[in-house]
Amino acid sequence: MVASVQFEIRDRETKDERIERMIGLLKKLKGYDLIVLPEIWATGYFSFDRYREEAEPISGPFVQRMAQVARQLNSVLFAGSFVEQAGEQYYNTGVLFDANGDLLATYRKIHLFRYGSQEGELLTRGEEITVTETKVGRVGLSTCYDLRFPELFRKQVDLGVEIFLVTSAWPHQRLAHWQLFNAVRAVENQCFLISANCVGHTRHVLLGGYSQVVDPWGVVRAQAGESEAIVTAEIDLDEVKRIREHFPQLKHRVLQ
Ligand SMILES: O=C(O)CCC(=O)C(=O)O
Repeated sequence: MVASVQFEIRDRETKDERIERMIGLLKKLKGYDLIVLPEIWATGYFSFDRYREEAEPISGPFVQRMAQVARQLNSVLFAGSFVEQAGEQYYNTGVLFDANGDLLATYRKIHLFRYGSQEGELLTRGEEITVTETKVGRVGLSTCYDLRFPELFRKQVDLGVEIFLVTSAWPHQRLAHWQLFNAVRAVENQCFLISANCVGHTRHVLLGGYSQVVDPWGVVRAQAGESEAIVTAEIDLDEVKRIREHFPQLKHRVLQ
């Protein structure tokens, strides 16, 4: 069983309060195989004035806390992203833990968002694609605006990915695009896709919700609406193999 936690960003809450509330929601998911959380949910993606102050190193308390949660739940946990400080640089960094709480992989967002967002000024972009083996399959990590760049997902597929994990804080204003990209990235690459978005009004932005689980045929297996929710679905990785064999579009590529 996999789950995506669609989290409400409430501006009146502090980072610590958000972390405690998230942990409360996660307690219901003990034993789930894989759990996905949204983008910069502890600080709030649109709280750019808090980025520097709330940034932490990879060895900091946010990552330690999420490691502990993964261990307690006995789940592979993509804890979404946080503002990482590494020396003079700041990144939007996703963190993936195995069910023992070991940090399996990190992903620094490659495509920084610059439309109504200060992310591009405040943060440094990542340069590495992140693909890793987990007990639930081979996963590729991406963050929000990355969804608009199909070449990232195709490169992940070339590295053997079967499940795309997408952490997001996607605004409601472009909900139609969100819906399209979730389905298209899955179907064009014949992969499962699990996305976790935020909801709520934050800093004058309404977040879009509709976190989802899409199968490799492009069918939305489960999705949330416009309020805080947990999306769950059963996924069978044999489907990726079956669909790729039955309809071998990936073998029919002509251009590289
Ligand atoms: O591409 C979009 O419309 C939204 C992207 C975004 O909000 C982000 O990257 O955080």
